[in-house]
Amino acid sequence: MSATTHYINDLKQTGDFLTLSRANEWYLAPSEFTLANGTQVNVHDTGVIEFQPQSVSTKDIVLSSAIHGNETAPIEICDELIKQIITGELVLMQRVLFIYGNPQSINIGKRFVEENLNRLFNGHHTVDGIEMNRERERAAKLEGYVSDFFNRGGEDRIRCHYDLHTAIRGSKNDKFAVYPFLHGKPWKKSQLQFLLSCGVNTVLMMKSAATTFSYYSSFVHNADSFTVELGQVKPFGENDMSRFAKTRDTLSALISQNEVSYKDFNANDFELFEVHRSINRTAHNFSFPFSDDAENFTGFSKGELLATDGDLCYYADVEGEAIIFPNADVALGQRALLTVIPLHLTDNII
Ligand SMILES: O=C(O)CCC(=O)N[C@@H](CCC(=O)O)C(=O)O
Ligand SMILES: [Zn+2]
Repeated sequence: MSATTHYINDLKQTGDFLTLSRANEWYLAPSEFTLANGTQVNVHDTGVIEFQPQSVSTKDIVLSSAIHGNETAPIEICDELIKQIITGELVLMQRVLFIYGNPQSINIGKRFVEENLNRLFNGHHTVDGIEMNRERERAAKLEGYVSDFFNRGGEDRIRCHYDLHTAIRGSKNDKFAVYPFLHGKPWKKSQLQFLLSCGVNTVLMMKSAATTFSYYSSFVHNADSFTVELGQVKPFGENDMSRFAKTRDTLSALISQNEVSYKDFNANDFELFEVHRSINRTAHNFSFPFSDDAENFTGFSKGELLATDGDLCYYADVEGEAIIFPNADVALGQRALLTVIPLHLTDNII
């Protein structure tokens, strides 16, 4: 029996694509098989598995996790869904591509191995004069798998990508999503309704291009795409999965139903923010005046110190300017802090 056949038999029985991916950190030979219910399964690489139902479908859905390896709750959600699909417990009605972004970083329990994968998309993996590393190679491959998945689906289908993360810090709004910059295109109520069903009522509207996975699939493939932050980072075994039941059930319905009904749109159900500014670390001595347990969405009074970057001090310039993703340890040149202010919905939403 060849090694490849051996992994297929195991995978068919257990559905445990997570363990298989973790055992093959950077490469897994492609393979394919068909489930008893007619769903076609294609393993493209380690961490990358596609399911195509036998019935006619309308949506092409990408669900990614482990773009940061220590963000375990989303990995556990996807692990459960993949197992249910392979063992036939969950019957798909839509095409789905699951991605575990960085299996080696799952194994070492770290955000990344050499370089933050979520700063390498949209072509930033390959830059003249910058040496390739495994994360850069992986980002290029992941773009390729997503392109191939959407292109094979065709233009006239609903495309979406939910890139599932957890935040390093606690957050006043425990679950929130980042809506990538749409270059003037309108935001979609239907997507906010979907997020609300996932238990996510807080959304940050970005106002510039990014190097993130969600921006890539939004910009390049016109997918409805989000980075979704599901609470605070915890090691495997320490997640209270009951906190993610709404997310898991909504994702399960999305992939296993023709159409899902959500609660009618009501702007009052949401807390919407726009990015006020992004502060990059440019100096070695970069610091925040607040403690490591200051939560995302903590607001500051106008004039209060937000960050010190070498000789440069940043002060809140509007009342209530709130902090998101503060991280003084990022590489030089990278985003160390986002600040947000409340967004009042105008007519740029359909
Ligand atoms: O909590 C943190 O500091 C980071 C959590 C995280 O990984 N967030 C994503 C957000 C991506 C986006 O802006 O769409 C990231 O920083 O990559
Ligand atoms: Zn993350």
